[in-house]
Amino acid sequence: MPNKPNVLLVGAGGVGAMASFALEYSGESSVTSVLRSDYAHVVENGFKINSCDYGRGIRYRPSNVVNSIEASKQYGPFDYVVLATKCIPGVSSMIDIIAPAVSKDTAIVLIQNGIGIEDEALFKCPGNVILSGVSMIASSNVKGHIEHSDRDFLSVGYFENVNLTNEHQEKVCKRFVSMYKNDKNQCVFDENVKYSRWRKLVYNAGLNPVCALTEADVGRLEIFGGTDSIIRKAMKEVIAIAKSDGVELSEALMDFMIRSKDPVYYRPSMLVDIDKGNPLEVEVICGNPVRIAKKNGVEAPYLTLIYDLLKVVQGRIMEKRGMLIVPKERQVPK
Ligand SMILES: NC(=O)C1=CN([C@@H]2O[C@H](COP(=O)(O)OP(=O)(O)OC[C@H]3O[C@@H](n4cnc5c(N)ncnc54)[C@H](OP(=O)(O)O)[C@@H]3O)[C@@H](O)[C@H]2O)C=CC1
Ligand SMILES: CC(C)(CO)C(=O)C(=O)O
Repeated sequence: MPNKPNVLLVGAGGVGAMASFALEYSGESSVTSVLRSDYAHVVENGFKINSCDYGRGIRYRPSNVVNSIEASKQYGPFDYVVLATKCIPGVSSMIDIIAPAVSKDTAIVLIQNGIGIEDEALFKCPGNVILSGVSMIASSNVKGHIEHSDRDFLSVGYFENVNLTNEHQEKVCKRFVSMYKNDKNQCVFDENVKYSRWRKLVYNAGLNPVCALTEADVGRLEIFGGTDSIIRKAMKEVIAIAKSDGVELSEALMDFMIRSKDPVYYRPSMLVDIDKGNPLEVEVICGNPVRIAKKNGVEAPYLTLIYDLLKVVQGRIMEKRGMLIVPKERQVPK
């Protein structure tokens, strides 16, 4: 169909591979996927997918697969560029990386966790629609093998861009929702992106880092006492910080989030990063809420300690990866 919207999907991890699959399954758009470490394997064998929505043992080779943004341009121009990479400002700027594939009419869709993830995109792409995708999917990619264990529920709204009309941003957003939605998943238009991001953070700001720091999945964390001793307290702090930022969340959300992956021994995406030795989403998941707490005078001792510990772990990961050099001779105070 000549009028199908053209989508570029960047980052085919647990979330991105399933997003690419969902878009292609729906058949309402043409999709090009940019793959990095999985490129050769997926070109040859496809992804192997076990999905609670679509079934087990699926072999999926995206229709158009490329290994760089430069190479993707042969399939452009793109109506949507979907970013499903980790959001790690200060480590890599994905907005700079995707820039060659973004034209003035391209909407950028951020399917990523965290708070304040849109700032860079709005700053660097002031004329573009920037969409916020909040995903409850629970999906991981280990060497092209996708394990997807929670029903794909994606809510998509727009981060308000004052340079564009709300009508236009809403139209572009609703078009994406209708392209993503199919008979196996759920995708809805999100009227209140700020609320959804704080709500999701109740899960991510506690469980992601504490599972990463302890290397325990959510089941083991609960059995060994960490859910009651740490997670509930961190979640309460997120709710208080959200309130200081104008978002009211119910305390009942804590149990909803704690129970949301039952009965799976789920490894949150940040624990999967630890398993792989990848950099962590420290700033958008922990740093930004802690900074907002400070600014608004909200006490957040648990989140602050979690953030401080996570920064140390991040340093070790970066050092191991050669992204940071520690001086051979230790610099000590004179
Ligand atoms: N996993 C989950 O269930 C959920 C995750 N989220 C959020 O969604 C986002 C994505 O998470 P997740 O899917 O787990 O992440 P993954 O780490 O599984 O996947 C990220 C992917 O991005 C790729 N990538 C990174 N940089 C580039 C680049 N420059 N060019 C091309 N590809 C690149 C990586 O490739 P490579 O392998 O080469 O590094 C990897 O395939 C995060 O913000 C996460 O917090 C939200 C809800 C649920
Ligand atoms: C809460 C969850 C599991 C999505 O469903 C997630 O966001 C993650 O693993 O980072």
